[in-house]
Amino acid sequence: MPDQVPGTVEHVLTVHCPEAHGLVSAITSNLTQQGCDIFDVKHFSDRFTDEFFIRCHTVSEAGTATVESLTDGFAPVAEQHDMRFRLVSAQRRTRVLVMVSRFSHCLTDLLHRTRIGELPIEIVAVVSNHLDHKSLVEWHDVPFHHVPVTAETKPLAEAKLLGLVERYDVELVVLARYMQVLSDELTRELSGRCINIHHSFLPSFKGAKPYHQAYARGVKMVGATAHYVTPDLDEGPIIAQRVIPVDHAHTPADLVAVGRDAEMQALSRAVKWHAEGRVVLSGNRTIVLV
Ligand SMILES: Nc1nc2c(c(=O)[nH]1)N[C@@H](CN(C=O)c1ccc(C(=O)N[C@@H](CCC(=O)O)C(=O)O)cc1)CN2
Repeated sequence: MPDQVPGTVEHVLTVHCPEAHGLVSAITSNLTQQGCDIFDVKHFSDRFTDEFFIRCHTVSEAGTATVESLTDGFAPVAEQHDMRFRLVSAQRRTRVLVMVSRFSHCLTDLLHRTRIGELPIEIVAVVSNHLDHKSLVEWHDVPFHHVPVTAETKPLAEAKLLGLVERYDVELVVLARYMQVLSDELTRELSGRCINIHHSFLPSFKGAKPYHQAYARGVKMVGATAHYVTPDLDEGPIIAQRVIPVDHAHTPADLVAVGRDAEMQALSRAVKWHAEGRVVLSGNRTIVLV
């Protein structure tokens, strides 16, 4: 995460509202009147849905603006334009719980990128239905929770997960190749705050063994898709995707190996953008303000 200039404070405002005339001016002038300078702004007007989206990254002299004061000062604009908004400190780190089964590459990548400060998150816990990665997680000084799952015990296992989400005050759950289907109830509870990495370039090759499906189809690219989790398997709003060229000489095992890089890149981008307040849901699509 970029360092904050001494003597200043930074905030991020993300807004979603019905389209209207003069929204950029209304939002940016409000922040300016509250003593903010805006050094990064991304916005989008969706002409099909008549929705407006904006993300403003602001800087103020220390002591002149807080989340509370800016929120109070922005409230009249938000009410006038029926805005849903999130205003946070730019230095805040999203509290993340990571879930993993046997494949460790995405978990390892998230732990490493967090450790070196690339992701504005704190991994507050890791949950797995296997014990394979307990030592890796605890080497990173992150609590590891083994929650085994069978068809019979899934309701109890999901209750334990929700207990951990509450205990650690989790804001985002990340399925880092966690190979269990979440119940409809759990996906609704985590709606908009649970990200999965699917190991194919969706909507191609949903479901099990996508690399074997891709091999059989003779593809010339493999990919990965990070998406929000919904009751419909692998159908949730897409946040980030990556593809990597392959050819006829790649075996299914080669495709699995090549695909790991795409999975790690897609998932880490999705987590970063979510944590930075750059992703806004619009129906079954996302608007990503990067
Ligand atoms: N409700 C949802 N749950 C999950 C989603 C989702 O989009 N909605 N994504 C999956 C990840 N996934 C593919 O990316 C996936 C994981 C697991 C399975 C599956 O059939 N699992 C079996 C158990 C398999 C095992 O024990 O090894 C099962 O749950 O019965 C399919 C796709 C994460 N969950």
